[in-house]
Amino acid sequence: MTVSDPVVESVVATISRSATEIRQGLIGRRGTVDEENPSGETQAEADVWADELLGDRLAAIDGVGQYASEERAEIVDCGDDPSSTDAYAVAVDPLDGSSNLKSNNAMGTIFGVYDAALPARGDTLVAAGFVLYGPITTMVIATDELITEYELSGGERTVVDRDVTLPAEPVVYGFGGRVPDWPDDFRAYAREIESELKLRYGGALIGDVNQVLTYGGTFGYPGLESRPEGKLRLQFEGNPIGYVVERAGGRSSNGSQSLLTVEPDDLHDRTPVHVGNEELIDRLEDALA
Ligand SMILES: O=P(O)(O)OC[C@H]1O[C@](O)(COP(=O)(O)O)[C@@H](O)[C@@H]1O
Ligand SMILES: [Mg+2]
Ligand SMILES: [Mg+2]
Repeated sequence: MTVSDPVVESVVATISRSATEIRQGLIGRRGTVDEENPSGETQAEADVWADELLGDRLAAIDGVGQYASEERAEIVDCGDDPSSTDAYAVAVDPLDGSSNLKSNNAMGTIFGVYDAALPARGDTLVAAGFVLYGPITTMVIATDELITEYELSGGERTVVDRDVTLPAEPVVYGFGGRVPDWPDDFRAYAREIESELKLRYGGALIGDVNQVLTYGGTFGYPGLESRPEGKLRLQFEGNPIGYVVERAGGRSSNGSQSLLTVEPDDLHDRTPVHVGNEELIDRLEDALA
């Protein structure tokens, strides 16, 4: 099953072919480098390596006008300007959850294909998705026409779910950040959810969101007392994940509105991220109002 837009298909084919290599290349790259990314976080060797690998390949695709990633400060201009031509901009979190490398737990690669120059609103996405490096490697691709889960093996994509849909009955939740750092209104909401659903939190957005897509429920990384803007990045994490969950029939929110309608100021803006079943995100927004 391929995507009908040839540029988007080239982007997803490139990422899916690279995933097996990235997975293999993690071996021996579990240490950190003496550098910080633009968000001020210590980079893993694998973060830098995966960014270079994906950057080189995605920037070479005809029709990709910009490449940007969580791991580099500046946008790479690689062709036509997406704001005035029909080129797209590709934004990537090359390794999501890379602090899980040390403990050998789940990680992902997140991508968004924007029909606008970066930084851009999430409602300009024409496709988004992720690779999940779990016991097996899977990929979810969402476009206007499909939201499909694949298993990846040696560059091959095999459909395992043709129409990913959030289960109607929520089962799991996962909330990031330290509990004493949660604002009171979020903590009160979280206490209710904890009494209703089952905790699933692994510390990689992609692993945790895929639990929600599989079982129904909610993932949240709220604004914190010490950092009201939260931890996750709008262009590389919030928008693509919001797009995927909304396409699967759920909702996304920054606490008051869909992530896809948030106006970005800067490429590396952070945002609170909440995704999941509509009823839960409605309750969250009521709790924070
Ligand atoms: O360690 P914490 O505070 O629970 O944060 C976990 C969150 O941070 C992240 O690891 C940030 O992503 P990166 O690893 O891409 O920087 C998310 O995947 C995850 O949801
Ligand atoms: Mg991430
Ligand atoms: Mg990352």
